[in-house]
Amino acid sequence: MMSDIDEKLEPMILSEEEKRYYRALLAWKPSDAEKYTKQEVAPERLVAGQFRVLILGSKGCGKTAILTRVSVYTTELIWNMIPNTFVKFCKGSFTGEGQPPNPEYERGCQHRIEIKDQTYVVDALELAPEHLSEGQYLQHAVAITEAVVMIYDVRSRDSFALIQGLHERIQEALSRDQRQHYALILVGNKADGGGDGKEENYRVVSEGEGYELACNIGYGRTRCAFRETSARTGENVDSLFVLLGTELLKLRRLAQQRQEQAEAEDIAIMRALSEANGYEVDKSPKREAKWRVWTRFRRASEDATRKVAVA
Ligand SMILES: Nc1nc2c(ncn2[C@@H]2O[C@H](COP(=O)(O)OP(=O)(O)OP(=O)(O)O)[C@@H](O)[C@H]2O)c(=O)[nH]1
Repeated sequence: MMSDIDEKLEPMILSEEEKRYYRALLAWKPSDAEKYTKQEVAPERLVAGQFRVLILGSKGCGKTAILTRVSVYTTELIWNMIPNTFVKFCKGSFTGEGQPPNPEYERGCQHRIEIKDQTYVVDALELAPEHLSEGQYLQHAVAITEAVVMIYDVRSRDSFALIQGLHERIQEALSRDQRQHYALILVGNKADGGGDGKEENYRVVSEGEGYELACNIGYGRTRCAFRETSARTGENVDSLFVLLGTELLKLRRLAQQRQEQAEAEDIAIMRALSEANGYEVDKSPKREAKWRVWTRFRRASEDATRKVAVA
């Protein structure tokens, strides 16, 4: 049975002019469509790895100015990854020459670096100075990063003293987290002043004191590197992150070697136990690979339990 609507439907009859119009419409292409389809976009280089880095220091030591110097774009990843209370909000402006600190980079930034012809991404996360005194913020920040850049202002003794106390709390967080590797860099920023004769622009912390502190800060098998920088002139700012990345790659390699060694020891123990219990031990590479997977799984679950305990 035909419905009312079906009965009302009539074939659409188009006039010649309407047909020409619709045909033209369907065949239409933007005049520069060729340009869009043929345009060659330079392929982005593949990223070989990523480093997540914590940026710390007293108020006004130049954290944002340093990130502004190196940044290409802010990262939503960092913004979403942490609770809102963890990050600080936009403020302030740069009064010096060169590039002013961009408030967009106050929470952190993403930066690409080249190490041995490979591209790596550095996710830098800035922890607001007001959260430094609260242990849980620092502990969380350490737990989600694998390196820290500790910045002080060479013109402020207080900012230097803050780092002296801070590194102890970082080490405490690291030992609670049982971290195998964590890279440290101490940075004396604003190493560009004094030329204008203004007393407040002269350094009060010498380069030697910076080196000495860096030597004392080293954590376990990890050394603490040291650099003086100027976010105003850009001196040493870019190389800072390359240095950090190189150090992290070294630490990751060492961690992997240690893991392989520990796995080999686990397997040797399992074999010895099996033999002691009179089982025939299958020494084929296939069996060894299975054991390796098993030990990895066991270590990963231990790691997860530890992470939950830290959180
Ligand atoms: N001369 C000189 N001034 C700098 C340098 N880096 C930063 N400044 C100055 O220090 C001020 C603070 O810089 P910021 O980058 O905002 O410092 P911050 O550590 O992010 O400060 P908070 O966000 O308050 O913790 C800026 O207004 C600059 O004038 C530097 O390398 N040389």
